[in-house]
Amino acid sequence: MSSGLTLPKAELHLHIEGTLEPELVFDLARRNGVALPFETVEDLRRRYVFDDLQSFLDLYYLAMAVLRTAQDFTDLTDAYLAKAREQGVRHAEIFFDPQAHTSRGVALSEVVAGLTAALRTSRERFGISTRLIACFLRDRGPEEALATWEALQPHLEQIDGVGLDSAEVGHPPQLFEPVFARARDAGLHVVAHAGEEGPPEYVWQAIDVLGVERVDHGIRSVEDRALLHRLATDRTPLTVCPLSNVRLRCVPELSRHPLPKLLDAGLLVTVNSDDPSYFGGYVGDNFVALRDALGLDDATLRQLAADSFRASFLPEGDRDALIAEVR
Ligand SMILES: Nc1ncnc2[nH]cnc12
Ligand SMILES: [Zn+2]
Repeated sequence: MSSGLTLPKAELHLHIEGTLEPELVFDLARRNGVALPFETVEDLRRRYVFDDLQSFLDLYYLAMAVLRTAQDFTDLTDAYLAKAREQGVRHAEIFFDPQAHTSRGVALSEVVAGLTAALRTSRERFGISTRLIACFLRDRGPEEALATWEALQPHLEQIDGVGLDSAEVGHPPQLFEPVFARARDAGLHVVAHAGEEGPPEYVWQAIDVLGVERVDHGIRSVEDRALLHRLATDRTPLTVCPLSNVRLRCVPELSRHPLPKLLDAGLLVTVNSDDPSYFGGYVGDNFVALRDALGLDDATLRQLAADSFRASFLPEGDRDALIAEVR
């Protein structure tokens, strides 16, 4: 049997901008003539200590200033895919943040062209099938989300779904009902971050108002029995990111992570890396860390891996073929 590190798996919660390793930050800064407020790679890495989601987002948005051309986005994505292959990833549903780039003057066409150039040949080169999900930055408000939806129209052939991310508390999902309705009507998949730092009420809104097919994070659902029952009954997957939750202090330590409670409540749980460059591990590393901290047995690790395919947007036949490889 494979170890947790290399078990075949899907990664369903991965921000491509969060795979930007410090070495690549410096390479791209040099290539693009971007001045950085950090002296060295080590200096940058030393800043990877966070108090909460916002303290992480401040650094995340700052570092991505080096991403300027389509080639930068291609190089970033290729580096992730190479790493993901080593971690057993066979399918990846990848988030990107259009507004984080257009707000800096980088054209959306440049971003999408760069990402899709890497994704187009991912299967041949890395054995990884992919989907691309454009996320709205909730702290920039529902009006800007609608404008971003309009800007995405020429690129919808390349985009499989929309999501909702960035600073959660104070920016409830229900504000984004109009833009999610448009995305659903256009036949796109819909997901949203909810219940990472925000209350269970935000998870209710994500499922009832936005109609999401998966909840990203969703860990605070453990605080609400009726919500757990609903998520279990509907088999609505949660894309849980254990190392992220510890680094952003949503959970005090891995041994106290709510994942076992979510499994006991019958939820479809998946394990993911979120922003692996910043949180100390890629997706396979998250499996290994969970095994070590929570004593998860091999059968549970295999269930988590198989459920990552069940929760994916792959067609049923492809899903079943990949699930058969989890052993
Ligand atoms: N963990 C996270 N929560 C919300 N927005 C994000 N953007 C990148 N990572 C995120
Ligand atoms: Zn995330």
